[in-house]
Parts: sequence; structure tokens; C-alpha cells
Amino acid sequence: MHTFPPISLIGAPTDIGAGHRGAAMGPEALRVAGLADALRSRGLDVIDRGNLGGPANPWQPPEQGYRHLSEVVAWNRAVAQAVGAELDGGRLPILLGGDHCLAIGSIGAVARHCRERGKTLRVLWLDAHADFNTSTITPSGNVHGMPVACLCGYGPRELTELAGAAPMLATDAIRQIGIRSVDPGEKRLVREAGLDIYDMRYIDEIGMMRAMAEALDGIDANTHLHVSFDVDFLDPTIAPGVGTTIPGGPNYREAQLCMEMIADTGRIGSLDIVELNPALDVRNQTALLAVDLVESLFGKSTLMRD
Ligand SMILES: NC(=[NH2+])NCCC[C@H](N)C(=O)O
Ligand SMILES: [Mn+2]
Ligand SMILES: [Mn+2]
Repeated sequence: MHTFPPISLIGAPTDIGAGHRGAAMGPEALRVAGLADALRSRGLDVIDRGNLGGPANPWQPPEQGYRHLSEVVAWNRAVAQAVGAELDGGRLPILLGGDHCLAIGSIGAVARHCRERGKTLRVLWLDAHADFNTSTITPSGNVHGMPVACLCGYGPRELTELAGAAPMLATDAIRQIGIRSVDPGEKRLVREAGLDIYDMRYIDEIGMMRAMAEALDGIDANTHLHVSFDVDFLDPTIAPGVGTTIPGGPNYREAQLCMEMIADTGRIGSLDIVELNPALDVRNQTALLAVDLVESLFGKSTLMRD
């Protein structure tokens, strides 16, 4: 049994980078689904810090390839500040999104923390999408399709330098799991950048177990593992409450195995739970599933006692 640092939940109630309204309600849906108590029942110390504030969503069309860039920057600054403060205090931040653009601030702060402490960062990006668009290739202008590119130094300076010099994150620190939707220009860019992608075809062929073993390879006692969990990673039949559903995702058991194998490393140091959209959910089932999976991520298993 691994021991985890005390946990801080940070709500970021916004859909500022998304194409559908509703992810702003994500933090509350995760609370209603019992996230804090589920973690406490695993023996973890959990504080809910409440919600961050930020600009309202003006719901404007994209300008120069970005929808709501200045508001996205403001939200990400708040997230980076809050996540950084928790890490400085020796705590494990869980960001409750909100849409996935917030990972720029969250992972930016984690990367800075790792740099300062001489830790090796590994980011596991669980998602249907590569989120590697830029303003020139995006089909939508939605910044939630751009966070990985921004972290790797492709994007506007306000975002690529949000928490330190660009690139805030080295491409080889990232493993993307579950990918099954990459836009045409994005395909070229992920190849050019050399992103390590475990797409659904690869998972179908070799199985979740081997894919995760490869994605987790090289993690050691000095590794800080950050999990960025976009709920649309999951197959939409089990997780309808997201704005950008893509069929053909991991089923319940594959998703559990993925989380269990991450838990086994004992190295998780920070987590994002993003893109949950209660307006599209059915009786909060997607939030309940996310909580169930997060329990596995923190070591819940069928046979082992705590
Ligand atoms: N985090 C997400 N759900 N991203 C969806 C991105 C969808 C599409 N690739 C876009 O850039 O518009
Ligand atoms: Mn996604
Ligand atoms: Mn995403």
C-alpha cells in the first residue's frame, strides 16, 4: 500500500476553452458524486479549497484563431497559482475542471515545481483527443483543443510562458492514452513534435495492460506523475456527460485497469479531472464513474486491503 500526501481539491468552474457550455458545473457535480468522501474512505486526508474565480464566459466567436484568449489566460493564471501553492505546501492538488484548457496552468505549475525540486515529471494525458492544435490549424478556435501544444511551446506567449520559460514541458515527458480524434493539421504537428501517443488502435492491438506498462516505463522514485484525466477518454456509452464525445474509447474494465496500474506506481503527485459536463450527463452517472475511477487511481482494488 502506497501512502499519498494530503489532498487538496481545487474547483475551476469554467467552460472558457470549450465549444459547449456546461463544463463550468463540473466541480459541483464531482462534489455531489462524493469525491472528497470517497478519497477519505481510502484513508486520505482531503481538504476542499472551494472554487477559484475568474471571468465569465462571454461566449464569443474566435478571434485570430482563439476563442476567449484573454479569459483563458486569466483562468489559467488562477489555476497555476493555486496548484503551485498546494505543491509548495507538500500537498497533492486535484483540479476539478472546468474544461481542459486549464491543464496549461495546472501542468505549468507542476512542471515549475518539478524543475525547482529536481524531480522528473511524467504526464499521462488520458483523452480521446491529442489537444495539440494551434491558432492556425484549429478547426474550432477552442483553446481546450490546444493545451498540450501550449505546454510544449506551440502557442501564444501568454500561454506558453504562463509558468516559466517556453517550453514549460518537454515533449518526451508526455504519454497520451486513449487517443482517437486528431484533426488534419494536428496530425502533422504531433508527428513533427514527436509526441508519444498510445491511440485506441494500439490499445486494441496490444491491450490496455501492455500499453500502460509501456507508458509507465522508466518511472522511478524521483518521478512526479501528473495525470490529466479528460473524461471524454472514456467510451461515451459509459460516460455521456462530456461535450466532445468520440466513440470507441476504453470500456469500464479497461479504464479501471489503466487507473489501477497508475496507482501501482505510487508516484501520482497531481491530477486534473476535466471536461465533465453535467448539462449533458444522465443523473450524474459520468461524475459517479469519474469518482469510482479516481478511487482506483488512489489504490482501491478488489482484493488488497488498504
Ligand atoms: N479537451 C477537449 N475535449 N478537446 C477537444 C478538442 C476538439 C478538437 N480537436 C478541437 O480542437 O476543437
Ligand atoms: Mn478530449
Ligand atoms: Mn482534452
